Amino acid sequence: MGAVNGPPSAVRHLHYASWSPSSLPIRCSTLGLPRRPFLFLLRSPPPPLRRLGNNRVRCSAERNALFNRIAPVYDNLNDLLSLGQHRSWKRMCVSWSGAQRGNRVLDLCCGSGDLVFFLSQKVGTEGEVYGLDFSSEQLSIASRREDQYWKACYKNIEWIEGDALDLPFSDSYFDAITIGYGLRNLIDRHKAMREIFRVLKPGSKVSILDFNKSTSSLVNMLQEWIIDNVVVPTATEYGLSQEYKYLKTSIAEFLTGKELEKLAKEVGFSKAKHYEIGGGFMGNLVATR
Ligand SMILES: C/C(=C\Cc1cc(O)c2ccccc2c1O)CCC[C@H](C)CCC[C@H](C)CCCC(C)C
Ligand SMILES: C[S@@+](CC[C@H](N)C(=O)[O-])C[C@H]1O[C@@H](n2cnc3c(N)ncnc32)[C@H](O)[C@@H]1O
Repeated sequence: MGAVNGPPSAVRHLHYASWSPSSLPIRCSTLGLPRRPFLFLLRSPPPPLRRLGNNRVRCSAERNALFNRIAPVYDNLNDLLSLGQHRSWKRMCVSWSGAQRGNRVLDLCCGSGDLVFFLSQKVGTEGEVYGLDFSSEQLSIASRREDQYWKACYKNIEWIEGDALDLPFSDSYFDAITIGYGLRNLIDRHKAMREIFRVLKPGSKVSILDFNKSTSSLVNMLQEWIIDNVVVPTATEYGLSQEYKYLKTSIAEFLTGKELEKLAKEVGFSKAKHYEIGGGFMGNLVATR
């Protein structure tokens, strides 16, 4: 993330939906209401991360604070720790979503926007891309990156500060949905999947990229070893050890590929298939409404 002078001008695209962490004086609103570009000046610092046993970060407000805190280093650490591989996994996720030129698409838990930028290029200027996240810091970085790496198609992007568990969209609104490393971090995955199902058009797909909770104990051991011995020590250099220890806990509490397929079927998806990628470290669920 390069430094950018001045206020984040691309917050012009930012809409505020129903998410409202306790520290933010954000009232509920929906798409199309006036933008409030200087809201960031009113923001009080995020609450400190409350650690529960085993690095669990249980409620949404604490997770929001965690993602605000890691935002300044998030992109650089992903590049470094995955040796750049996360971009190939994200490209694959977009490709599996079935997004086509001219489509209206959504990236949930968009963070600093990687998947949104890939989707934007995919659907082109005739398409529409919505990136939704509840972390104002992640969205600020996403909109700065939009300015920094300007491309004509990026005009099709709208950033929305909102809650993935209560989407500010009408039923059957999207041609495709992606989520990268988001579902695992949601407090209520069942509710999230029901919301995704609701806003997808019949026949359309959601593509969900995340760490794979493998059924192979060798892959799990290797994954845990890398987090303990590479990821956490690196994050500690930036004062973010607890935040990255949460990663291991969250993977342990996540669903296996088969469990993800079952969850998708339970909420009504007609097809659901989970693919292991990145040597089994990562997984991608593709579900068709
Ligand atoms: C994409 C990466 C991390 C995303 C990420 C997701 C979260 O939920 C977080 C929660 C809290 C803090 C941070 C994050 C977060 O950064 C980077 C993943 C890197 C992996 C940990 C390491 C991958 C190692 C290898 C390069 C994989 C290659 C395997 C090989 C093909 C055998
Ligand atoms: C690990 S990051 C992934 C960011 C991005 N998708 C990527 O692949 O780089 C997880 C993101 O989920 C967001 N998130 C977690 N819970 C959320 C919720 N209930 N509503 C909206 N965003 C949420 C966080 O703010 C964070 O930006």
